[in-house]
Amino acid sequence: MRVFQWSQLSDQQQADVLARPAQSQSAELQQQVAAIIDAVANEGDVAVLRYTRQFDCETLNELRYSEADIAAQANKLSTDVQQAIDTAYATIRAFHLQQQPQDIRVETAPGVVCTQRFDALNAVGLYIPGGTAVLPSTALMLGVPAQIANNPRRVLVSPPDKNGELSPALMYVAQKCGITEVYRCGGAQAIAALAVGTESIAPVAKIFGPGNSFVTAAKQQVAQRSGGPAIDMPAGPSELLVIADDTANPAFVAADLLSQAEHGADSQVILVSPSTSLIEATQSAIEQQLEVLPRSATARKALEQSALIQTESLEQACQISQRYAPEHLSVQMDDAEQYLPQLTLAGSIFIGHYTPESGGDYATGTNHVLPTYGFARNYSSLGLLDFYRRYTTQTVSKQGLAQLSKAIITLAETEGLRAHARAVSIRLENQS
Ligand SMILES: NC(=O)c1ccc[n+]([C@@H]2O[C@H](COP(=O)([O-])OP(=O)(O)OC[C@H]3O[C@@H](n4cnc5c(N)ncnc54)[C@H](O)[C@@H]3O)[C@@H](O)[C@H]2O)c1
Ligand SMILES: N[C@H](CO)Cc1c[nH]c[nH+]1
Ligand SMILES: [Zn+2]
Repeated sequence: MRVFQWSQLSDQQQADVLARPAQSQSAELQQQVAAIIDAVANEGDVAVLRYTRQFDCETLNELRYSEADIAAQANKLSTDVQQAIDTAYATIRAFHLQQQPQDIRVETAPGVVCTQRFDALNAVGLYIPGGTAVLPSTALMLGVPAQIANNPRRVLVSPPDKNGELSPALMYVAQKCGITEVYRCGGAQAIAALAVGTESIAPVAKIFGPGNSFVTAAKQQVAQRSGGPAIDMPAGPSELLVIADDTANPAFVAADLLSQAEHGADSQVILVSPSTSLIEATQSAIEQQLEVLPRSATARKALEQSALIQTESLEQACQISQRYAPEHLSVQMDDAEQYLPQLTLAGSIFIGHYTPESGGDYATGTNHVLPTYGFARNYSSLGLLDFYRRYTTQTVSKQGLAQLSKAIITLAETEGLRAHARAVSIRLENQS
């Protein structure tokens, strides 16, 4: 992992150090995804099955995973893993339950009552990645808030294994979250099916979940179609930025950096610190820990595009973090809390020496579906509210309208919109 002295870098070099690994956004990939979406729109299930056979399971002939299949798989799960899922389910549920939206009612002027209301989306599509690793934890992150919001249709899609099965852990999570509509498909074809609908999969209002470049491109494309679904956020390859000082334990910092590096070759991890000794000790701890890491080859690739950055101060470290806007930010210092006002641009922040990032991946209770690629600057982390749509009402009495009429009519005339003004004046004329 390369070490950089931040203050000695030119503006361009600083930008290069903080650049994300290039994502496959190529015209070729976009066209490939567009062709898959068109095929699903034109041929329905036949196209979804054809692509699923090509990429995931050669022999699959039925997309739907029946409730009996779900139960049979869930029953195979060992008690240990069941208990781990139960623990994570409880913490995630506790945290998301407190995020319940509150309707509001405000009398904005005498006789004018406005309300803001929340309505659970009628159908949500939950994409659970399954290409390189099966991620039942992601199913908890999507399934728990959908269950609390009580979205009437909760549809889970995930690529099947070579035998056409979905994992016992994933199906146990589906059962716990009350998800009964499950389909065995992944990639762009699954996103297309959720968006445009097929014979067996009715379309949904919003698609959630992370995925590879095909999934991400498909989500972006279907959201742009007329009448297409909403999507949650750009959640791509994992990232972690650690800010640490001399009080940090280099073995802890190294373990955290490796935990996100092992996700994929396109992951990126960054340590920012004013401490030379911490950076050196972390570098050797990374090497030591890599020796026993089963996914060391993947992690090593991610480390090639990662960085150890030496700063002049902790304030400078905070500025770098704000500029990078990481998906995950870990602050490993005795007085971490003191720096939080300066650290706002991150998907989720892990505070103190005993808060590993992987805690949030599984079981602290926060949601691990987070904006990557710098989108933490303007996107929020996933939460319960994302499973609702918000709308407003207003009720105006005759007296209320009379009071507001001058303002409405004047503004309408200022905009040259006479019919708008007339809709008010006609009511007041009829009154007399
Ligand atoms: N940011 C987050 O919150 C978060 C959480 C979990 C996972 N992730 C990320 O999600 C991603 C998961 O990716 P994955 O690949 O393991 O699983 P995936 O389910 O996203 O993709 C697998 C699918 O990709 C399609 N595909 C593969 N090769 C193809 C090709 N050549 N042409 C067309 N389609 C093809 C197939 O349909 C296959 O089913 C990773 O990058 C991981 O880091 C992010
Ligand atoms: N760190 C990932 C989000 O970037 C989520 C995850 C799932 N399993 C383990 N980790
Ligand atoms: Zn992770």
